[in-house]
Amino acid sequence: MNSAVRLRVEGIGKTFRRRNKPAVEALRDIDMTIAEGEFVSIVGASGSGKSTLLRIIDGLIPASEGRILVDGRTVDQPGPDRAVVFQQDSLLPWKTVIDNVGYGLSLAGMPTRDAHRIAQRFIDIAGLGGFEHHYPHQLSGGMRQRVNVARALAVNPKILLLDEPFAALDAQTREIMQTELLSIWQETRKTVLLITHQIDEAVFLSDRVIVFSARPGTIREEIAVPLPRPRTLELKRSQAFVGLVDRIWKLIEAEVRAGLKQG
Ligand SMILES: Nc1ncnc2c1ncn2[C@@H]1O[C@H](COP(=O)(O)OP(=O)(O)OP(=O)(O)O)[C@@H](O)[C@H]1O
Repeated sequence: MNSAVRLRVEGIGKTFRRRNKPAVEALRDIDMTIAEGEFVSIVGASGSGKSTLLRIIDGLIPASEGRILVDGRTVDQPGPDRAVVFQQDSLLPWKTVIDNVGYGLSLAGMPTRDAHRIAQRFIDIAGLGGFEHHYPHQLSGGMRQRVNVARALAVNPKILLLDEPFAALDAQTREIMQTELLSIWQETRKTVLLITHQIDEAVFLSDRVIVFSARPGTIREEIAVPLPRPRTLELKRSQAFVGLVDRIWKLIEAEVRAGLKQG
């Protein structure tokens, strides 16, 4: 792996302050470094600030403390170097797959023919060949999320931010999507930061899993995933895999249970 630092999260803290309501400290002292081409996941109990951190990295909300650096440069608003995919697809219903995937390029002023050529490449990588002229409502949930990933990649970001991208999918589709995401990653070698509730998803996909504590979110532990690549779903039955999942689960189990009690 290339060891150049792509993303640096430096001393990030976030407190939400609202009028007439108690302040909510969501994140405290988050420091992390992600290398170029690395696949890193964050897991943690509900409310531990995972989505907040992703939104700060994307520049959608400001941090209260600290800074975000991409390739050594501070970023504090959204930019083409970072693309994000959320749980709910954000496709334009009146545009076809190819127009959706090429949308960011067209917005940036690229002629349609060029935007379509690039879009086609990512449609193919995402396994959507043949569906270029379909509309979002004609696709399954899993396919729509693949269009979303293709669209995020088409603008050639340096970092792909994924916020629970498969959470709305059924368990079987989700597993297939994990293998497809791996092959897309294998092909594009993007730097990826994924947020997920599923520990097995994090271990299956990642080079490293960062475990957050309950609110305020802090980094409890970083766990390397030294499992060989390319990975297939059979890996999930290996002892090494199950051992890693178990170790991470033990780190957050008490907090997840406490959260359940609080409703
Ligand atoms: N705009 C906001 N105003 C006030 N509090 C907020 C705001 N956004 C998030 N929070 C609070 O910050 C904390 C962290 O929320 P966040 O959504 O980042 O957690 P999370 O780890 O992504 O949770 P989940 O796993 O359930 O998605 C929560 O207590 C949440 O209620």
